[in-house]
Formats: sequence, structure tokens, C-alpha cells
Amino acid sequence: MLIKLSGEALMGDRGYGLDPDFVSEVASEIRNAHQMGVQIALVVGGGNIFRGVSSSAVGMQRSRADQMGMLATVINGLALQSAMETLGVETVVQTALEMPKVTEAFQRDRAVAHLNENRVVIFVAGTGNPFFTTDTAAALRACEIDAEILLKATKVDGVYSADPVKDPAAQRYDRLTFTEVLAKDLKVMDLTAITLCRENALPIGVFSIYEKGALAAVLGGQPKATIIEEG
Ligand SMILES: Nc1ncnc2c1ncn2[C@@H]1O[C@H](COP(=O)(O)OP(=O)(O)OP(=O)(O)O)[C@@H](O)[C@H]1O
Ligand SMILES: O=c1ccn([C@@H]2O[C@H](COP(=O)(O)O)[C@@H](O)[C@H]2O)c(=O)[nH]1
Repeated sequence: MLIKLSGEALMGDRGYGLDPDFVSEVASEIRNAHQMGVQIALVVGGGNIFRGVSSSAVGMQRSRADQMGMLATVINGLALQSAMETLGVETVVQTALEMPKVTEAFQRDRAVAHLNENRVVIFVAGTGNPFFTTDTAAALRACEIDAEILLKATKVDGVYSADPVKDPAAQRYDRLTFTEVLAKDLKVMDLTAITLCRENALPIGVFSIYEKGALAAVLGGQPKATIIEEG
């Protein structure tokens, strides 16, 4: 499986950056899932540090700002690697923007080989291209490694009829089709990511990163998640 981890959630209660205790909790949830015998790859977001479309980027050339956003995901990935290794899980970081003194470059076959060697693979720097998001990077990498499901670990416990953070009356869905997500313009993931998953018949699960055991529950077939797949 490929898990897209919210960057923004990694800051915990802080207004910016990383909360080491929370990163450690997330790492332990992933370790528990990995111990269930599942091959796990991760894509990490960067919203806790920098987004190319944020107010901090006003006045910057968009490609430059997006490069900064992609570098933010590298910081998050390395923090997660450190937390995973502290828990004894062998982990490899592969980056879409080459930085040989820091970590390995993305290479699909090597990533699959690492997974077969029981390592958790963390993909960072998104797709390596500006004007994309880490949701799209997650969909792309999931297709490349032939993942059976893409799980989005985010700040809400599923997909709602509207953003539940802004609209308390929003209704939660247990299941949706890709066509429904697109037709209702549900914004939990960007449309490029949804379209890529639909074209490749890759199901998506959306669940809360804050809920302990939610990841293991998805694996156990009792998901506290919204599942998006073709109808
Ligand atoms: N229809 C919807 N259902 C659920 N959440 C929605 C919906 N529309 C908007 N959202 C919002 O989308 C957010 C998740 O999107 P986003 O990818 O921007 O955040 P993220 O997972 O924290 O990623 P990042 O890694 O960029 O920090 C949720 O926290 C929620 O507030
Ligand atoms: O493929 C990609 C992925 C990301 N970016 C830039 O990084 C930030 C952080 O990613 P989030 O998905 O928002 O967490 C994003 O705002 C982009 O600026 C990118 O350019 N290309």
C-alpha cells in the first residue's frame, strides 16, 4: 500500500514545523501496520513548512516557490525516517529532486526491491515538478509500484459533502465512486490525483491521522475511512 501523510498534521499542536512526539506516534502506527506483513511506501506532504501557493510565496515565481515546497517534504521525510529507525524499522528515502549527499534518487525498480526486502520506502520531493501536489505524487508513485490501495492519512476522518472544518453540517460518506467525487467536486484530494487513480482503477482510502489504530483497522478490513473506488 502507499500512504500519503499530511505534512500539516505533522506539526501537531504547533503553528509550524514538526512536533517530534507526534511524528513518533505516526511512525509507531506505521510500524504496527508494517508488522502485520504489509509492504508500505509513504509520500509525505509539506504543508507544515511551505506550500508554493501559500501567502508566504506571494511575489515569488511559482516554480521557485514550488521547489521550496518540495524541499519542505524532504525535511518531513527525513524526520519520519529518523523516527521509524528509532523504532527499529528499516527505511529508505527516495527523492524526486536529486541530492546524492542526502539520500537516494527515486528509481522505481530500486523502490520495489526495497519493498521486497521489507523496507519502508519514503518518497519525498513530490513528483519533482512544480504545479503539482503531493497528493498527485502519491497517486503517481502508487501506480508506479503497483500498490493495491492509496491511503490518505489526513486531518479529517473521511470525505464529507463539504469541508467539515468549515461546515459542521457536512455529511460523511463511507463509500464513494471516483465519478461522484469529481461530480460533487469534493476537495479532500486534488482532481489530478483523483483522475489518475480513476484511470488506473486504484482505490483510495481517506482516514484520520489523529485516530489511533485507524491504519490497522483499514488493513483489518474494518476501515474507519471513506473508500473511493469505481462503482
Ligand atoms: N469534501 C471534503 N471532505 C473532507 N475534507 C475536505 C473536504 N473538502 C476540503 N477538505 C479539507 O481537505 C483537507 C485535506 O486536504 P490537504 O491535502 O490540503 O491537506 P493535508 O492532507 O493536510 O495535506 P498536506 O500534506 O498538503 O499538508 C482536510 O483537512 C479538510 O479540511
Ligand atoms: O509534485 C509536487 C509536490 C509538491 N510541490 C510543492 O510542495 C508543496 C507542498 O506539497 P503539499 O502537497 O501541498 O503538501 C506544494 O504546495 C507545492 O508547492 C510541487 O511543486 N510538486
